[in-house]
Amino acid sequence: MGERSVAQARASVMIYNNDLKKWEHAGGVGGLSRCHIYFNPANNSYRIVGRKINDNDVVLNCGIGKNLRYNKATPTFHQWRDQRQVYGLNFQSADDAVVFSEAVMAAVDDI
Ligand SMILES: CCOC(=O)[C@@H]1C[C@@H](CC)[C@@H]2C=C[C@H]3CCN(C(=O)[C@@H]4CC[C@H]5C=C[C@]6(CCCN6C(=O)[C@H](Cc6ccccc6Cl)NC(C)=O)C(=O)N54)[C@@H]3C(=O)N12
Repeated sequence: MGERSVAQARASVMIYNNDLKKWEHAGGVGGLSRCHIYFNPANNSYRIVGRKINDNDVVLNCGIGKNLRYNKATPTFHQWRDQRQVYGLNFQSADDAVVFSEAVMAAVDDI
């Protein structure tokens, strides 16, 4: 059985450019992505995948580790980091942000 989506939200996916000290659109082009949290029953793992709504380009694909720190910087801008980079999701509404953040934290608790 493959991965299944446990939550989804539309957001603009951003990556922080540590050299330039500024946020950049993941994949280089602005626009909304459909961001899913996928659960993989084969190894009980979760990952966050974002695909641009207009062309399905995968602009985000990162695992959720058990010690992920998810920061709700504002009601509509949430961020987290891994050993390589810092990710940001700019949600269209605070409601979308709440739904997604609760699913992320449930995933972290489940690992
Ligand atoms: C409104 C105008 O907004 C803007 O023009 C830009 C573009 C807006 C849309 C895309 C976006 C939206 C909202 C605001 C909200 C504030 N913010 C910032 O970036 C703040 C300001 C200072 C800056 C400094 C550092 C930086 C960047 C890298 C990571 N980080 C940290 O602090 C991390 C956070 C963290 C904490 C815990 C766990 C994980 C992580 Cl990741 N801490 C550590 C310990 O890792 C950060 O988040 N910073 C955003 C912003 O400016 N913008």
